[in-house]
Amino acid sequence: MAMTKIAVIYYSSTGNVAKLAEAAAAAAEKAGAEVRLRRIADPERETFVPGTETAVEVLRERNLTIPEAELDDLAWADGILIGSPVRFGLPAAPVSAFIDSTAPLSIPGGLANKAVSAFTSGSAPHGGHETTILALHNAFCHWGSLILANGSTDPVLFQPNNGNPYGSSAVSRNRPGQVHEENLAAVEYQARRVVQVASLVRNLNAAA
Ligand SMILES: Cc1cc2nc3c(=O)[nH]c(=O)nc-3n(C[C@H](O)[C@H](O)[C@H](O)COP(=O)(O)O)c2cc1C
Repeated sequence: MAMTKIAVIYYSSTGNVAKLAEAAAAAAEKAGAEVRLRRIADPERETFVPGTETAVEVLRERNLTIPEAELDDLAWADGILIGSPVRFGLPAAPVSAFIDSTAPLSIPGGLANKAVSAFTSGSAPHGGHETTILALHNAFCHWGSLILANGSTDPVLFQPNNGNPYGSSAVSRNRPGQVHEENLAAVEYQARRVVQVASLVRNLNAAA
């Protein structure tokens, strides 16, 4: 039987969302999926919190090994996880630009019935994690996708550093690439759930 295909698409400036994305991709692969880990390209004018300039540079170098996200990655996938940092309570502009670019695919219904889920990292616990994920969910509604929120569906989500029912999120305090292991466990669980639902949906879509 063909493998379930999962795209993990993310933008990260100082490595926190990148770390969550890598954990999600590894967990989906371990769950038996074929996985594409893809980064949304940096804009020409990078934005950063003062003091994180070195981290931005380091990640830019490391990014060169990760392919850039293309529309074909979304079309290819049965399930999609999208990760963005919190930026003023919203997804980062490159993520929004990537979402805008899906119009030729999503408006004719090319993303319908895919299992889609979102995760984030923000500097502060109440800095807009939920609003960022919900803003991403708005687009998923327009895509006609099947939105998978974490809810309180697994004990891992009750760990002290977890608990965001909309999707996994990490508090970075603007420290580059330091995600709590509980947050990694949450996003791994989230990815496994996307694989599970995407597998079911894939079979239903194939039978339709
Ligand atoms: C322009 C800008 C705006 C930001 N706005 C917020 C915010 O509203 N709330 C928050 O908690 N963190 C905010 N942050 C901090 C980032 O979300 C945080 O450092 C995150 O962990 C970065 O993820 P990354 O390492 O994957 O780039 C902002 C950062 C930048 C550069």
